[in-house]
Amino acid sequence: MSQPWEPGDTRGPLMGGRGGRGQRGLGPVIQTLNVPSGDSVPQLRHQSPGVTTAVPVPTPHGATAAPHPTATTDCVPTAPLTPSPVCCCVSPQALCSVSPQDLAVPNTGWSAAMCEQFQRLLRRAADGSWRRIPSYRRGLDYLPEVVQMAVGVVTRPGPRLFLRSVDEEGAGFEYAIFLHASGHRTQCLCQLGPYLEGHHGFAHGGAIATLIDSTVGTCALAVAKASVMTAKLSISYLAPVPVGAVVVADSRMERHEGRKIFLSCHVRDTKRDTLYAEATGEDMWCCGDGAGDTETIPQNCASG
Ligand SMILES: CCCCCCCCCC(=O)SCCNC(=O)CCNC(=O)[C@H](O)C(C)(C)COP(=O)(O)OP(=O)(O)OC[C@H]1O[C@@H](n2cnc3c(N)ncnc32)[C@H](O)[C@@H]1OP(=O)(O)O
Repeated sequence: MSQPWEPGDTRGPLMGGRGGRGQRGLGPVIQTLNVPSGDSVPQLRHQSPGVTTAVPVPTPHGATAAPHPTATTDCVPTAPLTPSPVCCCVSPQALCSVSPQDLAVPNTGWSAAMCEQFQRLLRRAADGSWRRIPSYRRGLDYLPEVVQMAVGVVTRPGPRLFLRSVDEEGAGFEYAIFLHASGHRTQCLCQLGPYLEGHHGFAHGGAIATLIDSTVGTCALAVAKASVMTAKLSISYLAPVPVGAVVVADSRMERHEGRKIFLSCHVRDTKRDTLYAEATGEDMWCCGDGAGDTETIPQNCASG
């Protein structure tokens, strides 16, 4: 059952704030605990009957967890700004912190099951065999901060990643993707919220396809280390996914030929009792010839 935030909670941009989301989520509350000064990793404590789980919260780009502006209205320069020599369109706001928020961390909309599984995957990642991939609201947010500054990108509303298009915590896709050290496998832990409903009580097939495409696409990106596009996606829907369910989409590269990367994906419940969907996909390097070797990246794809 949801409980209110305690006064004094350091509900910073990592929690609930989400650049203006600010709404109460649909699931149990994650409470930010005060941490000693100098400790850059806050702990979140999930509160639900019988479950108390400390959740370490990674921060984007290895930054500290100190609160930072989440919207241009919060962005007040502290020193006179000089125009950038590289771009005349840089605004003062653009020179402020534009650190995007990493959204692949617990929020108030995550269910107890989601938090529990997230903890499990973090523990598994502790030996370096997997790593959690940060996730931001917009494609542009994936650019390093200094690049954003140089091109004058500000933290204003703009195109959003489809999976991050719902602001209300717990209502849409809540997810975190983990990448295997091999670079050839991804797992996406995902809670499918009520705005993703198709038939009453069940997730829309398009939502499942989005989850699969994103998991497969991320795997292909990791393989290609360059820009890729989904060329083909074939999905067998084997069982309906209840709204609110926590699932794991598990994708791996099967092989690659020239510009094509062939991948598979399976979506299961967290206990692996139910196989909800299985899929195969073909992603393609957007440029170059793929060279038939994942270690050989076409030069003109290097910045993808
Ligand atoms: C949460 C974070 C998420 C991050 C990951 C996000 C993942 C999201 C992924 C997406 O959703 S991408 C968006 C959906 N996909 C698209 O919009 C792709 C649209 N299609 C294209 O842009 C082009 O068709 C494509 C780049 C795939 C290929 O165009 P090209 O002009 O580069 O290919 P071309 O026509 O020269 O054909 C080259 C070879 O590929 C083959 N080919 C082309 N399109 C194909 C296709 N669609 N399926 C299978 N094979 C294809 C084609 O037959 C040929 O084979 P051969 O060499 O054997 O002759």
